[in-house]
Amino acid sequence: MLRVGLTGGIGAGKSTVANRLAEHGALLVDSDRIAREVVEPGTEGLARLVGEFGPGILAADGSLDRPVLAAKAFADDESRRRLNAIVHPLVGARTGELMAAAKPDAIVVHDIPLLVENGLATAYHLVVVVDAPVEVRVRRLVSARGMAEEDARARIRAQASAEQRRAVADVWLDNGGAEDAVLAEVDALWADRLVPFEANVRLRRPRPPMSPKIAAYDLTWPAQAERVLARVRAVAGEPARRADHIGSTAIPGLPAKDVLDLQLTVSTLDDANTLRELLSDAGFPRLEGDWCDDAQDGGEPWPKCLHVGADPKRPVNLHVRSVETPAWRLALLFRDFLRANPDERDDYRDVKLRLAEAHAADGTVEAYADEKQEWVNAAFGRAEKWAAATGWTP
Ligand SMILES: CC(C)(COP(=O)(O)OP(=O)(O)OC[C@H]1O[C@@H](n2cnc3c(N)ncnc32)[C@H](O)[C@@H]1O)[C@@H](O)C(=O)NCCC(=O)NCCS
Ligand SMILES: Nc1ncnc2c1ncn2[C@@H]1O[C@H](COP(=O)(O)OP(=O)(O)OP(=O)(O)O)[C@@H](O)[C@H]1O
Repeated sequence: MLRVGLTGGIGAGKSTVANRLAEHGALLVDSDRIAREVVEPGTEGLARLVGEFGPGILAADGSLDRPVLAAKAFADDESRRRLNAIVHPLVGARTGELMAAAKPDAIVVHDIPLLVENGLATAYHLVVVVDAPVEVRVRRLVSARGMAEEDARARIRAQASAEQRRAVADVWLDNGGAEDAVLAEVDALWADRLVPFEANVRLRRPRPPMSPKIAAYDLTWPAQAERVLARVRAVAGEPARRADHIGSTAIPGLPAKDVLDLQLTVSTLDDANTLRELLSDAGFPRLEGDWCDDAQDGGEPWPKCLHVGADPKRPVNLHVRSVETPAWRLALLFRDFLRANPDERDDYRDVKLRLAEAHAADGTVEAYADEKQEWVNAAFGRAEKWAAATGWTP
């Protein structure tokens, strides 16, 4: 099952996007709808709301008078907190039931307005944010929904900012223009990313191998890595000693293959094996026959378990290493050494570019990697000296 979190501010176009994904075959879980169901007449939810806010929130027929409660909830933060404290746990429990009932090959799209506000980004394989400028949203809510302008603005004030949503967005859909434009993006997202991503997770299949093509340094790599690391930390839980961005994409200014290398450090190889299924389910299938399996037979002196991101559009290598071996420390040392020594970084850059060009014709990654390793091995000697001189510790 692939879990997609779909969020955006009020009036940005979540429902428009969600409905299109449902037409393609996604299973929709709609938080606004669940939030209505859990306060229908006769529910524990409605009884608790009346206990908290008084019978004045009921309409003549005994149902919730939504405009009356909305006026309280969006007028002051404290009332909204009291409302959320009652409704959100009920919505969360029902959401869990619906998710658990989904078929193993489902692509579940969770339409959830308060994903960012409630800190839920790491619960999904992918977070999709729909956005439009505030003034556009206000105009749409007033004209298409008949909302009073001040009510629309009060709700926007009660929600996360575009910047806060950007920080968790794996996919950013700009819906400030024509509806057709965003729908075309949604169609491509479905076909090129969500469908293969779901199959990769279910079949424990990594994305296809990368070509050795070197890309210019991308200023967004650190933020992208941070998003994936947050997910890895949340999934790994207690066995995780630390999780870091390593490799070439972690060195500002260094051109690199567009693959994020991440390192999850655990206490023992047994911990790494415990995490095997959890990480695979979370979108990082473990490669079969890697060093981790060899290590079980004592065949590999510096074992690691290599998990590979299943997202076809965001290549990730997740190296799971135990503190029992030196490799985890060396990965961090090499990164920090290159970050602190621009001359070394530039030397490394030249080696990479030369080798990439030399191997562009044969298209193999192996020869490229072997030759690059020679430079890296020599650099480790210099890095250790630098560490001793500066007092560096991981
Ligand atoms: C206050 C209520 C009664 C107003 O009902 P109304 O029919 O006018 O709005 P509706 O529920 O359809 O929500 C419309 C939009 O308002 C925004 N919104 C709703 N509740 C909240 C909230 N607590 N905080 C911030 N924005 C909210 C969302 O963008 C949502 O998509 C209702 O929104 C409610 O019970 N809210 C609390 C539950 C909740 O947080 N729902 C949102 C997702 S779980
Ligand atoms: N690109 C667009 N151009 C014009 N109108 C649009 C566009 N996208 C959505 N709309 C309209 O704007 C309104 C808000 O869109 P939609 O209901 O999809 O937003 P939403 O984010 O789901 O809102 P809510 O947070 O209230 O659930 C709707 O009336 C919708 O038809």
